[in-house]
Amino acid sequence: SALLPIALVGEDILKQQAIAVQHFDAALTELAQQMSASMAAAQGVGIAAPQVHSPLALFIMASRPNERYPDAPNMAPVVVVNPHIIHVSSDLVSGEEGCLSVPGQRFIIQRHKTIEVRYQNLQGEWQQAELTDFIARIFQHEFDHLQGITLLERSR
Ligand SMILES: O=C(CSC(=O)[C@H](Cc1ccccc1)CC(F)(F)F)c1ccccc1
Ligand SMILES: [Zn+2]
Repeated sequence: SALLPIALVGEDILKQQAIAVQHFDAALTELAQQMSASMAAAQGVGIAAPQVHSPLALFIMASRPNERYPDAPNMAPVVVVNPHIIHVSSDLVSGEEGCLSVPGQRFIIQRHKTIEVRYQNLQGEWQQAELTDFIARIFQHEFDHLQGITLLERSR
């Protein structure tokens, strides 16, 4: 798939509330494939639709061990559509985050250690999961993007 240009912080698309996905069609699947290719090309572990100039409530999260999170699980990319965070742990954890829309910068961000989430897959089927540690961090980071929130707002 073609690589999509990544929006940089300051662009309006990154400040908007995303729009719920209603049509689980071939166009959605194509967008997800292009996002996945763009994330991989940028060596990211997540990417949200607004970052590729799409206003839809959709992101991709993956995970792999890296220098900051050496014990992170290897997780194949998961497509997350119309996500909700149902429950958050009171435990907060500080950790380093980057963002493809804020290139070359790292921020120390506090996130909930564990979260309960519901979302739809590319077929529109509802999934429910409990996420913890690095995966929960990525989910919260991408979920922020769908609310128009970037690391710059979180790291004040
Ligand atoms: O690959 C990155 C680059 S930043 C990245 O992958 C963002 C996802 C992310 C990385 C680290 C913590 C939380 C979210 C992707 C974004 F910007 F589209 F959301 C990375 C950064 C820190 C730790 C491990 C990996
Ligand atoms: Zn980001």
